[in-house]
Amino acid sequence: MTGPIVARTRAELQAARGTSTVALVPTMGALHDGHVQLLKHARPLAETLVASIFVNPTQFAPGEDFEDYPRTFEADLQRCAEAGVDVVFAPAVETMYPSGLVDTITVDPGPLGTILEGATRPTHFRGVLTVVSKLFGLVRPDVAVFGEKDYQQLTLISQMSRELALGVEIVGCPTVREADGLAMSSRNRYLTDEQRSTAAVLSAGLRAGVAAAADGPDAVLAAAHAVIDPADVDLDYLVLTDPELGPAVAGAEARLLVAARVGKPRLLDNIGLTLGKS
Ligand SMILES: Nc1ncnc2c1ncn2[C@@H]1O[C@H](COP(=O)(O)OP(=O)(O)OP(=O)(O)O)[C@@H](O)[C@H]1O
Ligand SMILES: CC(C)(CO)[C@@H](O)C(=O)[O-]
Ligand code: BAL
Repeated sequence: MTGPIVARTRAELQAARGTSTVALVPTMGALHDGHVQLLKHARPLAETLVASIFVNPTQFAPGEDFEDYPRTFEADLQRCAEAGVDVVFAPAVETMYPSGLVDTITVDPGPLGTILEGATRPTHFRGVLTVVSKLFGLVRPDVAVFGEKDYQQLTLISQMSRELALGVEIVGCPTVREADGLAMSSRNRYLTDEQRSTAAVLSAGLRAGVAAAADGPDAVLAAAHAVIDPADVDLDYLVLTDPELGPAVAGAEARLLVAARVGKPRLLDNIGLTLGKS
């Protein structure tokens, strides 16, 4: 199997893509089966499939895990080869931040960037949207694929591409789970065996919420809270919203989202459901 071309610069990307259409899957590496699913989802969407691997410093706050974030480049290349990736874009920090990590012009995530993840990580989505807009500028994709696991991120990137007229179609891909329901995440590797078992309560709580959906929003939250015990996990939020992350409406589509620290890592999960009226 021939591996993907590794491009480090705009010129190398340009040479690799030629005049073809491009699908982009942005990642921070440490690739797992969730990423592979995104790559497989993206493969038929354009002639050239580009995976980017860049651990973006500006989306980590001081004291978060930027330094420790897993970096597994050789194994990532192998996974990309298996998933039919044509080009791995792995830029240096200087390519992404030519003025240093002190850009004066950044993307403001607006009100949606201040709730949920943004309440706990106030600078996070500015960093994410800014680096994704740079990736779009360098790679110039026709379509980009993101995971529903990071639902708020997916929502904000869709909003950014639409409102800033970036001309990139944003496609969401369902969350890939371990056998016990835990959403796959690069940060799961920080879990001890005991924490790994405990972490399954997050997805179990979401499923309990879905099972109570016909009885309305209060029943959903009560059922999920009954499973996600704060004695087991350090719960940050467990909330029910509409699909755009506004207030949930009885009798309509909704999203149930959870974030909790389980030992070292902060884990995210969410699920879609249709609420009953009562
Ligand atoms: N289990 C999953 N199912 C579907 N998509 C996923 C899954 N995990 C990550 N992704 C998606 O892969 C893309 C790259 O994410 P990233 O490299 O940050 O991986 P991650 O596993 O989410 O890492 P982290 O543990 O740092 O949150 C994002 O669009 C993310 O939503
Ligand atoms: C979208 C992204 C690659 C931007 O750094 C990152 O936030 C991620 O991996 O989800
Ligand atoms: N997948 C989300 C990236 C982050 O937590 O920084």
